[in-house]
Amino acid sequence: MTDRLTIRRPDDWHVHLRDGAMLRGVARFTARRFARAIVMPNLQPPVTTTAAAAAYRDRILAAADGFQPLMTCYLTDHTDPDDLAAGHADGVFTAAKLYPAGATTNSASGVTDVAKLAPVLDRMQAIGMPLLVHGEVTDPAIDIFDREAAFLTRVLTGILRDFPALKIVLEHITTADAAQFVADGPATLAATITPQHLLLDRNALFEGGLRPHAYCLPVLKRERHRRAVVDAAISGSPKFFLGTDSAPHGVRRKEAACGCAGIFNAPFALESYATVFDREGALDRLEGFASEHGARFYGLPLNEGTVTLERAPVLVPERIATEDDAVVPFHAGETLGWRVVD
Ligand SMILES: NC(=O)N[C@@H](CC(=O)O)C(=O)O
Ligand SMILES: [Zn+2]
Ligand SMILES: [Zn+2]
Repeated sequence: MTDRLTIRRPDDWHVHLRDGAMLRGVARFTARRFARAIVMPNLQPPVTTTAAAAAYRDRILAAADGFQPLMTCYLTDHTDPDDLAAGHADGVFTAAKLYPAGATTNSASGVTDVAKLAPVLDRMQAIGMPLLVHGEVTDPAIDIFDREAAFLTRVLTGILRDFPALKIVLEHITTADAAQFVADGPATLAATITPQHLLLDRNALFEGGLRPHAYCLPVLKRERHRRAVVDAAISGSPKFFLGTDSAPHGVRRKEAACGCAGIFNAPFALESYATVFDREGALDRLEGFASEHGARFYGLPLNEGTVTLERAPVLVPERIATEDDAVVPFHAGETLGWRVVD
């Protein structure tokens, strides 16, 4: 039995660091574990210009240094391909994010019709800039548990057909359908996987009562889907890699009549992933998933440092304070079986 594991320093390929007081409260948890992080642009207002992204990057580094925030551009119906390409050439934008309008938190300014994005996607394909996708349809006639699967056939298939050289990351996959679609897809298609979608199925939302801290989007699915997502993560395939989707909301906004979607998992994300890989007898695959596949897909160098995990209990606090509201972390009040050796 392995009791200690040293892996190359990992990256987080999908994280929400927020802004203002929340940014100052949460950024250090990502910075202390991950060498780089792909920072989501769904602020209010969203990060749609190079100037806004450069200023946001400065605010992030003022809140927590020692890691490299990789910035993304929030795509809208009005994104200008020239501006986007200039921001990429300047080294400000690493990737661009497609939120179907209305699909998730702060997506109201997102894209209403992917057909309108054709000139943007064409340019991204030409310059090798990855497209990151929140893959859910917004058609209210589609059941919320089916929105990811519907996105594959209704939207993603067309993007892959029309832009065969475009690098695409399907973010936070939650279904057997998505895992299969990515595994069967071209080498230009990859996916990130969160800790919560590896550890929880939809029953966690209703365990003894309504559980707002288990609510995120895409919503948790049936156990058979969780099982398929685990199999993808531990498969060793370079198409699947770590993206926490850590998405903090203050406790007042979570524990509400209409609670926000998002799970704040940054503080113990590595411990979470290690728990899953250990349970599956796949600890030898954790390094590829956490520290290699993503960098290779993005065409970035592998990190130099290492991080060591050991089999030892670690208690997750009930709350983490920020200047405003407290935030409830994933696994609040639980004891995990792996801890990071600092
Ligand atoms: N995952 C979530 O439930 N929420 C994210 C948005 C997102 O990643 O879809 C957020 O910004 O709160
Ligand atoms: Zn999303
Ligand atoms: Zn997200």
